[in-house]
Amino acid sequence: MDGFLLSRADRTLRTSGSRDQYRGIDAAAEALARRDVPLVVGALPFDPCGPAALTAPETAVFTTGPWRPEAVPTLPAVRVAERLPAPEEHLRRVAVLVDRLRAGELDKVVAARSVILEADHPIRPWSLLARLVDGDPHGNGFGVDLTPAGDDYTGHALVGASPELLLERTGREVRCFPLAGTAPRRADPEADHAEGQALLASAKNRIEHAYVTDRIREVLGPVCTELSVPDAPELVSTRQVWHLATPIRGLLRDPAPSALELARLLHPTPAVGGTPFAASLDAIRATEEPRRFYGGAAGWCDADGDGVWVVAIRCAEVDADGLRLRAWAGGGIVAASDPDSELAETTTKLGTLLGALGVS
Ligand SMILES: C=C(O[C@H]1C=CC=C(C(=O)O)[C@@H]1O)C(=O)O
Repeated sequence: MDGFLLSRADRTLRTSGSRDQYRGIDAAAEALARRDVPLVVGALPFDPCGPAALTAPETAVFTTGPWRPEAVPTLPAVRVAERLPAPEEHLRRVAVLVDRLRAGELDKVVAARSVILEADHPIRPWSLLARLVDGDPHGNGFGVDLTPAGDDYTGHALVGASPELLLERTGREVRCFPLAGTAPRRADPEADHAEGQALLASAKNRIEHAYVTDRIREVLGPVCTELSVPDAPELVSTRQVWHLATPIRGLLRDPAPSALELARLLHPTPAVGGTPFAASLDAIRATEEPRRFYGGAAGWCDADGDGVWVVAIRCAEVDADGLRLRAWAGGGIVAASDPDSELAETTTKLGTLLGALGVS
C-alpha cells in the first residue's frame, strides 16, 4: 500500500512515499524531536515488544472531514478459509480466563480471535479502505503500510475502521475516547434503543469500561496539570454495535510528551489488553496466536508533537499479493463474563470487516 490514510469525522490525513522508515518508536521520536522529518505516520504493534511500522512520508495532505474516495469499488469475491482459533477453542480459552478472573488472578483481560480469508483476485488495500470508510457512520478508517516492521510484513497493509481514539494531542491539550462494553445493534428501532439503554445500565459492562478509564487516569495523571474523566460513560454506535465511551480531556505539563510518546505510554489500554497490565499481557501472550498489529495503534505525530492515534481494532491485515487477509476481533472478559456471549460479540465485531468484504 503506497501511503497512509487516517480518516476521522473532523479531519483526514493522507500521505504518500517514504523518506525514512522506523521499526522502533525511539528512532522515530528522535527524528521528530531533531526536526529531521516533519511527520511520522504508521502503526504500533499490539505487543509493545514487537516491531513498529513507522514511516516519514514524502508528502502529506490534511483535509477537513472524513475521506471521500473518488469511487467505492466492488471487491473481488472472498471466502473464509480458516478460523484461528476455531470458535470452540475460543470458547474454551474464554472459559479458562473466566476461571482465572474468578480466582482473582486478573481483573480484566481481552480475548481475541481471527478469521483468515482468501480472495479470488487481489484485493487492493485502498479499495477495501474506501468500502470501510463508506460504510462507517462517522467516516472512520485507517490504512497503513506495514513494510517498515520487517521481512514478515513486507508489502502487507493494515486496513480498518476504528471507532476508538487512543489519543489526540493538540498543543498542550490531550483527548482520549476509550471504548469498552458492547451490545449488538438491532434492525428494529425500538429493540435497538433498548439494547443501547440496557448496555448503559449494565453493571458488568460498566466494570469492564471502568478498568480502561482507570488506566488512562493513572497514565495521564502524572503528565497532566488538569485531567477531566467523567464519572459515567456515554453511548456511541457503529453500524454493528453499541459501545460505552468516555470522553477524556487533559492539559499536559510542560514539556508535553509528543503524541507518539503518549501513544507509547497509553498503549495497550485494557480496551485491548487488561488489568493488571503485566499479568494480562502475559495471559494474552500465553493464550493467543500473536496479534501482530491488531489491537495496536495507527496514527501520526508531527515535529511539534501533535498527532492522532486510534486503537487498531475492526481491522484486517492484507498480504502482499492481496489474495489473503486476516481479520480480528476481541472482547473484554471480566469475572461475570459468559463464553457464549463473548463468542457472539466477536462475531458481531467481525461484521465490520466481513460486511465490507461482502462475506455473510
Ligand atoms: C477489542 C475490541 O474492541 C474493544 C473496543 C470496544 C469494546 C470492547 C469490548 O466491549 O470488549 C473492546 O474493548 C475489538 O473490536 O476487537
